[in-house]
Amino acid sequence: MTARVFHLALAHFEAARRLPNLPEGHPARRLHGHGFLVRLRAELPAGWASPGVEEDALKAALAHCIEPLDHRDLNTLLPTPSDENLARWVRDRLALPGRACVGIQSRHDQGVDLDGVGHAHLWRRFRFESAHRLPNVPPGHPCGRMHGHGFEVILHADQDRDDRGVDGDQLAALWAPLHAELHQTCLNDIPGLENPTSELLARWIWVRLASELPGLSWVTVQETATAGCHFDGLHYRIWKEQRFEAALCLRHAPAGDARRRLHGHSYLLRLHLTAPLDQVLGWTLDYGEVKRLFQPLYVRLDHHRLDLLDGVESADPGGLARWIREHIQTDLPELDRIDLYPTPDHGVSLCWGKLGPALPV
Ligand SMILES: Nc1nc2c(c(=O)[nH]1)N=C([C@H](O)[C@H](O)COP(=O)(O)OP(=O)(O)OP(=O)(O)O)CN2
Repeated sequence: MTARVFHLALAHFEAARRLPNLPEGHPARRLHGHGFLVRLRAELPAGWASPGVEEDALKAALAHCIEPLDHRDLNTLLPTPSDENLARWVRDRLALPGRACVGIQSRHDQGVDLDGVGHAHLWRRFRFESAHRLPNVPPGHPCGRMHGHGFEVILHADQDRDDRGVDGDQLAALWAPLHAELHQTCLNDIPGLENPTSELLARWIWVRLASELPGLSWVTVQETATAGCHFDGLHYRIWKEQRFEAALCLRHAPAGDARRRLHGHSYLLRLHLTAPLDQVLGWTLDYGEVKRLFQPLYVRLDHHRLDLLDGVESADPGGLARWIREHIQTDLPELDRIDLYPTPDHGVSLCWGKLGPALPV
């Protein structure tokens, strides 16, 4: 399948707002403020920016776009400056030539993502602390031992698939009984969670909420700092993150650009895979196995000079993601997206399957 490259850029702004659409007495009807985060994923046509440094052009376009929002009263710009309306405002003002997804995160635990076809997915993040063990893993597998996690769950609701609309408080109210069942327990003791993998936990949550929340678009379960699973009622997508430290020269950077010189980054790499559920193990692919299969490539990336890698055309994020895909696709055929961030606020997604939901910061 042909891969699509999405360039990623993040920006922040600080602003005040009132949300008059909320019910009488709701605190957010009063003037209040947030440090907003804007996340942009854009598929850019060739020639839109200098090759290899597209993220710079994207970051500059985003910074220019949100400048009227920073340290302002947002109600002077929009009658109801909700996260969704702000995301639509940013997307319309940016007017990028390719497909663009815009996310607005107003709080650590809440935001809205506009997908590539303009649907607004409200998301809210929750956390619970529990013990579990995976009873069907091979002998000696660490997850067969009793252990525990601070699990994070993100509920995503497609506003365009629910006529009644939904807000973050409704998501919190729907989540509350599940939190009471899951928090500070051993998950294996809960009926239906005898094998509590991220995948089966995401499905269990989906089944409990789907009838009450017709717009539910994804349930995300983040099990550890580096791994988790999305479920949309039919498909499972997992991700596994790795970090590596590397040096490079960007030989194709414009003349005078400092990145033509030798420099370096602490990279974040996120591998996304889509696969059916293994009916015995209750997972798609073991996160640990993804890491193990990636290890031979990891040792070629970590503490190396990336522009000297055999066969790499350009050490920009897109060139590196393509090189990684080429070298791992035989061992990991379920892989369908690679995110590579040289810095926390810019990077690429190379995607040859479904894009899936964005992960909040
Ligand atoms: N597809 C799944 N794979 C694994 C699951 C799961 O639910 N679904 N669960 C586990 C374990 O419970 C484990 O605690 C988490 O796995 P892993 O990412 O391997 O954890 P590490 O702490 O070793 O990760 P680092 O790479 O060191 O960050 C296993 N697999």
